[in-house]
Amino acid sequence: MAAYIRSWLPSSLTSNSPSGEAAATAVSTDTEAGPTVTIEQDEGEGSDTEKEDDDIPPAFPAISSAQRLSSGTTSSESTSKSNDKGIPKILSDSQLMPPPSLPASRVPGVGSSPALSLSVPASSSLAVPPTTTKPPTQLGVTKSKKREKVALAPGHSPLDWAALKSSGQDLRGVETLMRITPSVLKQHNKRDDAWSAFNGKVYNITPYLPFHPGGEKELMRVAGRDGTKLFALTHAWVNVDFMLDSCLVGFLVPEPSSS
Ligand code: HEM
Repeated sequence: MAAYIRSWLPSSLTSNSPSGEAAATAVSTDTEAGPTVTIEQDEGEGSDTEKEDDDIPPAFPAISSAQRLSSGTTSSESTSKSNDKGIPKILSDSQLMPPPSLPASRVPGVGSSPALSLSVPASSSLAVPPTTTKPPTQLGVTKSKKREKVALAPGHSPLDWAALKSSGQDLRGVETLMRITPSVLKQHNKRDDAWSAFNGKVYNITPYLPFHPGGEKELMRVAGRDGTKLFALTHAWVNVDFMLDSCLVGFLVPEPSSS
């Protein structure tokens, strides 16, 4: 044990102790500076005795290290707890290296050096448009085909339609489901008697007309005929089978052959 601790100390500390002599050399530091290291030297080299302070970890940096010896422990202006025995000192704020100075320009995106600037060059296609306050037509965007929702009359919201179609009220106007030919379908093209076919199913669309978000006029375009294509072109995401399930009147079938 003693040999081990001695190996950590500067040779100047340990050379005074005669080797092999049964003596105790105490190396005491300032009370606040660190642990007191006591070297017990027993008879004969290497006969170390286990002591209670064996759990104290070795000093870091090592007490005899060049780092400690060159750290100016004799400096009288040190504000920290240090002594001449190689115990580390703690530098005061005034002794620390000052932080690096700030660059001249700290405005984001307008740094003087292009390499340091985060701004997008004006020529880049990633640059923001000059303004977004102009309407799309003035920005060169052609106006898409007019497709607007209409203001529905009070009591004709999608929720009102959902309530009506599940109320049990008759919305079909027929006794039973039928096979409907295109010629029969064509007869139901009036506002108060409008049928339309979607995906092979024929619906009575008259009750839904005032509830249609796109307006009655748009919906009447498919009255008396197959509206599958127009419906898909307008809003394929709308589930017509679910929305008009209580308006189903039958299934579209081909005209019977004349022969
Ligand atoms: C009977 C079958 C139909 C049903 C159940 C139906 C249902 C709907 C629904 C739920 C919306 C609102 C869509 C949304 O908010 O995303 C809507 C909007 C619209 N529908 Fe229909 N529709 C039908 C047929 C048609 C047809 C045949 C046309 C065109 C001729 C049409 C034209 C429109 C338009 C222009 C809008 C407003 C614009 C939009 O919502 O994006 N609808 N329809």
